[in-house]
Amino acid sequence: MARIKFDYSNVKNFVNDHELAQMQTMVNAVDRDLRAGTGVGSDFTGWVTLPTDYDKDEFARIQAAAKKIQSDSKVLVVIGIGGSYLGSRAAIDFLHEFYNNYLPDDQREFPQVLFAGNSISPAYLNDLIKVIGDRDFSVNVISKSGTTTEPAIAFRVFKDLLEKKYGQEGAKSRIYATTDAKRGALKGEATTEGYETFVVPDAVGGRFTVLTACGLLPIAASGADIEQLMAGARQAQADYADPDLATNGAYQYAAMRNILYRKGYTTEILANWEPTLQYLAEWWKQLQGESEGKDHKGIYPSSANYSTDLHSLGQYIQDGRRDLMETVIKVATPVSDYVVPVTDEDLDGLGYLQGKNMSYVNDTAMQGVVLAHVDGGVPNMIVEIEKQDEFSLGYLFYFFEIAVGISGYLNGINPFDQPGVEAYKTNMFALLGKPGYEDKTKELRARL
Ligand SMILES: O=P(O)(O)OC[C@H]1O[C@](O)(CO)[C@@H](O)[C@@H]1O
Repeated sequence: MARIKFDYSNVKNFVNDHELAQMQTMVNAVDRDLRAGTGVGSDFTGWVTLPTDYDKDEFARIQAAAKKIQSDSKVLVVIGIGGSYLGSRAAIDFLHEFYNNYLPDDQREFPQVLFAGNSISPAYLNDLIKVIGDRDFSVNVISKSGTTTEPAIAFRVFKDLLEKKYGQEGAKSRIYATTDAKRGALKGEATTEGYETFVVPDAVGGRFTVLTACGLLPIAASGADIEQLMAGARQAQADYADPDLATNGAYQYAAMRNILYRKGYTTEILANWEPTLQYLAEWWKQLQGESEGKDHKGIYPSSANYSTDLHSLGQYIQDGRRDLMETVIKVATPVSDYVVPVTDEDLDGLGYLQGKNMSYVNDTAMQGVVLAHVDGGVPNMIVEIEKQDEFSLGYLFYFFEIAVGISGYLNGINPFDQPGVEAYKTNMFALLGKPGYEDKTKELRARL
């Protein structure tokens, strides 16, 4: 039985009963394409069977490396951008307490995991170096292509800092490189320098790499159980193998999004009710946006953190343009709870809540918001997971991955490439004077 409850009862005002069933033929066709490798972009569908077909020897090396980092470092700096950091960042936030990174070293069992190379901001880099201070640290540099500018700059900086602190040999034993098996500057550098190296499989595109070494090493170093993460994903792989829309929740989600998209609901909000899920939405936004935004079509993925954003975006969602659909991630069992304090006098008018669990208030608010948004014209779907543990997260990652594969194919695009991201890179390289871009440099400078 599926470990996620997918509840689409709140789309019934927007989608007729027969519409989902009528998607079955199309869903069967795209499911076949995805699994048989006969669809577009099939060279990048290795993630479909990754939870069962991963490299077990490398997995053991990841666990050993995580243990070493835990034993010799107070901080792990994870250098990467996009799919090379969002999955591990999402997982580490999801699996640890919200203020995990604020705990002082003497109260921590595992290293702080901090991220670099996900922007070009010098201020951010300076702040990060300052917060590491004179503490022991290691670096995991992650880039599938091995040529991305942001992580390459950050790696130069941290490699230099490591070498100054530990000497060249000492630095080498603190650098872990996760990259392509054969190609790219990072692969070349790792081989020359003799870093411990982990592989991003060819058949897994950046945004699908959370269950490869890209995600697994930082997640394991943070103290989380990556065996359970993979076990959850494996369970989902088995549970979502049958394309029957009567039972396959991930496929129901993909098909519903497609039905709603065709009716003009062109933006999807992924909403959560726990601050530790904020980065899960960031991971999801890349997964959806980079997979589906092609050929001038696709659902625009956005996110909201409730109840916080009800006091900022709430007005728009309730009352703005009616092109929104909303998917709520609900956690059935809260990580912890708190009872609203009981007071003799009811000065703040909160007497009706006193003695009640905050999880009850949060949950009830969620139900109220779902109904309000549905009444306001926003179709709503709920993805309910059991709890915030590794198994549930692995399951959830797979749920969204398989859904976006199906959803992208249903919309007639290649969900596994990202040609659009090259445009900004070309302009940036040209303006920065990278060799090979001379004509473009002239053309762009004339426009500035
Ligand atoms: O791991 P890499 O190759 O550095 O790429 C990072 C990210 O950049 C992109 O290639 C977009 O430029 C994403 O697809 C990817 O997740």
